[in-house]
Amino acid sequence: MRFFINILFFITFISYSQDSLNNLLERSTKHSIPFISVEQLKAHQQNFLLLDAREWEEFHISHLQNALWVGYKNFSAEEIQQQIKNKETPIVVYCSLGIRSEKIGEQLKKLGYNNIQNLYGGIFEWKNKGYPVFNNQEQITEKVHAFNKRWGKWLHNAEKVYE
Ligand SMILES: O=S(=O)([O-])[S-]
Repeated sequence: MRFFINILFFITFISYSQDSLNNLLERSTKHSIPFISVEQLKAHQQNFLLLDAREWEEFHISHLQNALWVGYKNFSAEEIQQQIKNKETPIVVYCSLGIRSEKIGEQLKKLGYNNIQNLYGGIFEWKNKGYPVFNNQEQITEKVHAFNKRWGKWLHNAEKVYE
């Protein structure tokens, strides 16, 4: 009996978290860049160029494998255009949850890139689902930069770093 109660509690917790994440992203994004789920990305990761739209200190703690850091505050259109010549390149842009990355996705779109998707739930959701993240030595790590206390509550399955 206790086992079933625990299972029920777990399922309720997962659906509640997912609902709240849905609400948050519904409120905080414009859906101007199509979302891709962490499961879809995991299944086809090798087909995409991954762009990390967080700040350097966040990227430095951990990132998705082979991701290219583009940043948010200091995003440079010139540098991107030098690094990604082909405007058809399939790109997935991500940040902590998917809010900053949507803005960077919009900038990429303006520059003419036409195959961009935004990672739903960002690196937090990726790590929450148990997928690996890599440190600056390209080793798997449990650490993820939690951005701040307010956003950090969306990260469940990681060692949170705030500095
Ligand atoms: O903007 S954010 O999704 O990285 S919190």
